[in-house]
Amino acid sequence: MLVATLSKRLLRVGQAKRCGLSLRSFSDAKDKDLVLTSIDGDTGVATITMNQAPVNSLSLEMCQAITTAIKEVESQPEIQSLVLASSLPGVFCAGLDITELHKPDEKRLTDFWHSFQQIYFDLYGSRLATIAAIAGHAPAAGCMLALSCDYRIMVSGAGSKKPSTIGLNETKLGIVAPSWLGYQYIDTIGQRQAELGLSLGLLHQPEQALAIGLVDELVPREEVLSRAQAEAVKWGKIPAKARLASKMLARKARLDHLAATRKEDNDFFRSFVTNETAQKIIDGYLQSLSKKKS
Ligand SMILES: CCCCCCCC/C=C\C=C\CC(=O)SCCNC(=O)CCNC(=O)[C@H](O)C(C)(C)COP(=O)(O)OP(=O)(O)OC[C@H]1O[C@@H](n2cnc3c(N)ncnc32)[C@H](O)[C@@H]1OP(=O)(O)O
Repeated sequence: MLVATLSKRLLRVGQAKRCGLSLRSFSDAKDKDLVLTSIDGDTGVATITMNQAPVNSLSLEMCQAITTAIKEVESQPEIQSLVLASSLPGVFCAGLDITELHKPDEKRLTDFWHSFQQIYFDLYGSRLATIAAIAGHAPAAGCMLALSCDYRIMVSGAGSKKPSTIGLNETKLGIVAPSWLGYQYIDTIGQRQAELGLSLGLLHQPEQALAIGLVDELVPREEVLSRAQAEAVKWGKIPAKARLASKMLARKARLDHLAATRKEDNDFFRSFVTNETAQKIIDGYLQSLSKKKS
């Protein structure tokens, strides 16, 4: 039976409807709910909504919450498709939580990177058809979440004074995207655009992102979620085994490679981040983010 999950609480769809609970409304969510999951009882589409104010940055707990939510949805065999969305106006996901990288505890840093790798396995390798509803900024690891989905719908930039942006901006910060994320970029937008984007740390406005194939569609802000859910219905109707086998044609070798090198990748990350130079960069970047506010 389909269930609607609001954080750790489980509600049967029928029960939720009897209670008059809109499965698309999270108004009764608690602040601690980092991720909210709902399942539409009519269409069978699951929606995982990132809900970590102010910017959905990926802390250890946020990564773990996303993985738990994906696994919960995947454990329900009736469900074939999933929308990944944000509850925050203007931000899909700001990427890794930079405070996790700043003067880190080694054990927590190891767990943190492991949990970020795990999202890659769970989302990029999901048996579900996955649609990203990108109604706001998606830099760096935020872009990775979108790249891990099968289809990306972004808010249009037309008429906006401050359009949302998406891309891998790591080099601008003086750091380097991990190779598996770099390859996701190359596989999605092609070698040349990825080289330009990675080298220059480009964050693309929506129309440019569409032009280079980084996103698949642009729609007005108020339509992003509903359009993503409609697209998820379409993908959910494709025979599941054939759809998954096709996805794995493109992704299995990448997933297998990280699985085989996961520990080395984590060791490298840890030594990279704990290096004095990287710490100076991270420190400066954190200061620039808070100065921007003041
Ligand atoms: C050779 C192989 C090498 C392998 C090496 C591996 C090493 C890889 C290491 C790292 C990989 C990193 C990938 C990443 O994801 S790095 C994170 C990149 N993210 C960003 O650069 C985004 C930064 N944020 C922004 O640009 C904006 O916040 C934005 C998302 C556009 C939203 O803007 P706005 O709505 O105006 O919000 P504010 O800027 O005012 O931010 C509100 C508060 O949130 C804090 N914040 C923002 N982003 C982050 C973040 N990523 N982590 C932690 N905190 C963040 C910001 O400081 C404000 O806080 P406060 O209110 O307390 O001032």
